[in-house]
Amino acid sequence: MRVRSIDEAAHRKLLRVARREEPADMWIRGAKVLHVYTKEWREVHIAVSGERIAYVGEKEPVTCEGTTIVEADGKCAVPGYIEPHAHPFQWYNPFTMADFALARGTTTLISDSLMLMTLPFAQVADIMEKLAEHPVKQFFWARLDPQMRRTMASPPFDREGIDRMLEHPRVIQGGELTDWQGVLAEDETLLYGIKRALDVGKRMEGHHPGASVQTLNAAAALGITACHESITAEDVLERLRVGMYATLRHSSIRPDLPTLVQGLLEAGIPWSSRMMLTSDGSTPPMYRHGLMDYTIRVAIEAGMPPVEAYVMASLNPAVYYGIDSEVGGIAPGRLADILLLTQPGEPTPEAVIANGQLSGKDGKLLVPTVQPVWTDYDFPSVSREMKEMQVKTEWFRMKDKGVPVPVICMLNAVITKMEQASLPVDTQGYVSLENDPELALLCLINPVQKRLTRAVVRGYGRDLKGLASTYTASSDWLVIGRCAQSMAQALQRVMEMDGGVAMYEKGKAVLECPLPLGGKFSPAPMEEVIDMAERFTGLIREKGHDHLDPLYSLLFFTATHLPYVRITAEGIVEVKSGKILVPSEFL
Ligand SMILES: Nc1ncnc2[nH]cnc12
Repeated sequence: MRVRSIDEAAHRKLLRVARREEPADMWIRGAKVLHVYTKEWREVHIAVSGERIAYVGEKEPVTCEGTTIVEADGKCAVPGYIEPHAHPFQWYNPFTMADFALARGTTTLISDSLMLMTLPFAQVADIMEKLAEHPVKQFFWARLDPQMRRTMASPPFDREGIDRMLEHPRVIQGGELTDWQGVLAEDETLLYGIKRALDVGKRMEGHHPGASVQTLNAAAALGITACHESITAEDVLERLRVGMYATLRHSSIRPDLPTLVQGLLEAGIPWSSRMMLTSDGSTPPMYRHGLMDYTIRVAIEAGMPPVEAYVMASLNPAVYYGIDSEVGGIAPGRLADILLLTQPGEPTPEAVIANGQLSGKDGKLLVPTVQPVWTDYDFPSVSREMKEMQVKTEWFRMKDKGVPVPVICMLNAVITKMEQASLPVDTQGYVSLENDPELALLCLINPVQKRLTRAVVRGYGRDLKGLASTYTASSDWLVIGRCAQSMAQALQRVMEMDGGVAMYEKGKAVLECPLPLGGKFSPAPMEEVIDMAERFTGLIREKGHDHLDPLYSLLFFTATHLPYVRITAEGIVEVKSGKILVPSEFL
């Protein structure tokens, strides 16, 4: 597989520049270069021809007037970073994520496609192909399951849909496979998809939080070769032992890297060529610190030797995905993705060279990138779906039925369990949350099936009046709060914005975060999205939300790959058994 195509003339010129028969297009001189293959720093010359490195070594290249000479005396040169597990849809999108990545030295992204799957395949393919023109090399995964409750395989997660995705040249692997219960039930489509990924020569990534050694064995037996869910050094070791790559994660919901690094150091477990680093689709506020440059920084600060961290963010993922002949190292034949650092332990690059072009300096992008025409894509329109309905305050009250009320308790930002509580009833016969400011009503609306699921939630914040969000894993809408009127107003506002997140209090909007692309992401540049998400997080924190990431809570209340209960269009579901504990109602 080719990461970036090369024509015959450019290919021949590589030979000539390498042999010093023709001038180089770029000469990087004076830098201490990290050879990721041998883990040595050496002061050598780098000669670039077109998009690729032609030569790395002692000899000065032939130059001409057109040769760009990069004086890199005293600098360190490392390969462009690879993010092996991105979810480029957490309010940002794959284009804005790629721009942001490039400016900070992440020159290859391996990305989730889940949030594209509401589009017809031709449009998914069009987006992936457009991104192939971006200086950041972006490949995608083909999901085998939608990470939400369903009763049978349906497009695009049926055999035909899986085949179409897996065969696309911009799709590099199957996964991440979140429906492990489905695998255990020997779901034919899932088993087909795993085998098919391997049949077409691609990797299959798992998702195994808390998995036993037996489960890891079974997953490896099926062909799963990586997992990013280790939270202890022992987890890492268990994955390595069954032949999997262990991806060490530092994300906004699982900032585990310091624990993992210290645990590995204490246990004397050697750094392995089968370890990779990931920021795993962190929500925008975490990216304020950077992308893979920040992940590497966290690893180094926790005690990982810098060289090991660079190798885990370049060569190791390149080898894993079978693209190391073109990315992941500073060596002849590779794309000239080269970062200039001020010192070995400072991973945020001063300058970014991508595909042989100076593309970023001090965090600023220097080259034009690829801009999508979003109107070319038919993301579901939130306001269109709501057209025939009128938001009713009544939806956001819970009638007392004389039985205990289901309370979804947040154990952390994304893990929930259910309790039953006897709550007071007001004079009009509605369940009252008056006595406990920690409680709020959590309502899910499915506008297509016209279903409403209600629960009480504990832990999203204190005295929250009304918040509505179309940013959810299942594409249902969530409304959370203690004031029915504010909840209705927040939902109404979100409809007017054509998707996003809004908060209302005392008849006023206190926050508006428009996410007009499918109600889930914004076309705005990453910096603006970070500002917007920080405003949201700040406000929710003021309301006493003390879990790690309130955005991920919104996303995952509906995602059935997480324990123990989830809110779905059919009702409140116990994940493990699939049982509906409390059914939904018709709107
Ligand atoms: N499984 C998942 N789906 C969507 N976004 C994610 N971010 C981290 N894990 C994710």
